[in-house]
This record gives sequence, structure tokens and C-alpha cells, in this order.
Amino acid sequence: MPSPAIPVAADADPKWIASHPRVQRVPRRNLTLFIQRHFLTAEECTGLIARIEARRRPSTIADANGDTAFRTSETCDLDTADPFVAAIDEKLAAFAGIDPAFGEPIQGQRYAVGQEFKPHTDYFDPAGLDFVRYCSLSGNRTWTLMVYLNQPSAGGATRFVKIGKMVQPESGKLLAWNNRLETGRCNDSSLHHGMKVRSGVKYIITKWYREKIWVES
Ligand SMILES: O=C(O)CCC(=O)C(=O)O
Ligand SMILES: [Fe+2]
Repeated sequence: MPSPAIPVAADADPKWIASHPRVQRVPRRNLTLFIQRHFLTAEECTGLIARIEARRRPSTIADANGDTAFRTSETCDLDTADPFVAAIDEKLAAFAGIDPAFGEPIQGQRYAVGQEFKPHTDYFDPAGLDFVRYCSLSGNRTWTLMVYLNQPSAGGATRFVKIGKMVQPESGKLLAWNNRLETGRCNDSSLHHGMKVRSGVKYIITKWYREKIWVES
């Protein structure tokens, strides 16, 4: 039987994601969250880690809240002019079934011992001071795809604090969740915490899709 065509849509269809082999849907009513182990190969993870190491800089947050320890990791944008990165970008878009034009550049993150990203949502707070700055051109974030590139020796789990779900880092493991409800409103059950690394270093990539075509602002 021919495989179905990859959707190229403005929003992900959970049925498409659920149809992928080995994908698990986390059974929670309040958040659409999928996990797929071994989404990226060991070579893909190693190649991404090398690029993050070469370009990392301190992370920032929107709507600064006065807590300078809120997001202590380092970050970098990964450049799709690099064919290796472009291939991973296509693989992410095909998994989600979202038109790649809706995606922000892939971000890499590196957490050393003691670094974390405290509980936050990936969508921008529509009532927040930075909403217009970040969302006027491309709209808010819709889906998050995040992939662990390695497994630190201790710590570094991702905890979805409102739905009681903790995910352990593992090389190549992908998480995909919808930051919006079916009504299109932001889903605060997506609140999550990138917990402190206790030993070793943690590397991830994150891919955020927008309501509208991504335009750098
Ligand atoms: O590091 C993690 O586990 C979570 C990262 C995260 O939430 C983010 O980059 O937005
Ligand atoms: Fe996040």
C-alpha cells in the first residue's frame, strides 16, 4: 500500500502524529503530548551537539520576571543554510505535518550542571508586555517539538507540572505537544520545567511552529 502523503498544513493533526510508528500518546485529557524514542539517530544527535558547541550563547526569555536564574542554559539558532540542519528541519516538519514555512529556526540548548529552565509555557502570554514584539508578525506559538540529543548522567528531566508527567532525557527522544486548545486559545496545562542537570551536560533542540508564516521580527 502506498504511504499517505505528508501533510503540509498550518497546524498539526494529532491523528497524523499518532499514525507514526512507535509513537506514544501520553494519556492526559488536558494536553496533547506525544513521545517518540529514537526519532533522531546517534549521528544526527552528535552532529547537532557539535553545532551547538560551536555557536552557544546565554539564553534569554520573553516577559522578563526579575528572576535572573529563570533560564540559565545556553542557546543558539541552528542555520538551515547548513544542509545537515535543513534535513533535520524537514524531518521535524514531516513528523508534525506542518508546512516548514510556519517554523522558527531550530534552537539548540545546552545545560551545564545546575542549569535549568524554570516552569514556563512556550506560548507568549497574550497579556504580557512582550506579546506585540514577539507575535505581531507570525502569531503565537502552536506546537513544540523538542528532541534530547544526549542523556546527562543525572537530572535534566522535563516535568509537565500541571498534568503530572515527567520525561527523562534520552538520546534521540522526541516530545511533541500542542500549546493550544482546540478553541485556539493558549493551553496553560502545557506548563513545563526543564529541571536542573545534576551531573553531566544536557543538549536539546527545540522547534516552535507559529500560527502564521514565520517572519523574523
Ligand atoms: O530542557 C527542557 O527539558 C525543556 C526546554 C524547554 O522547555 C524550552 O526550551 O522551551
Ligand atoms: Fe519550553
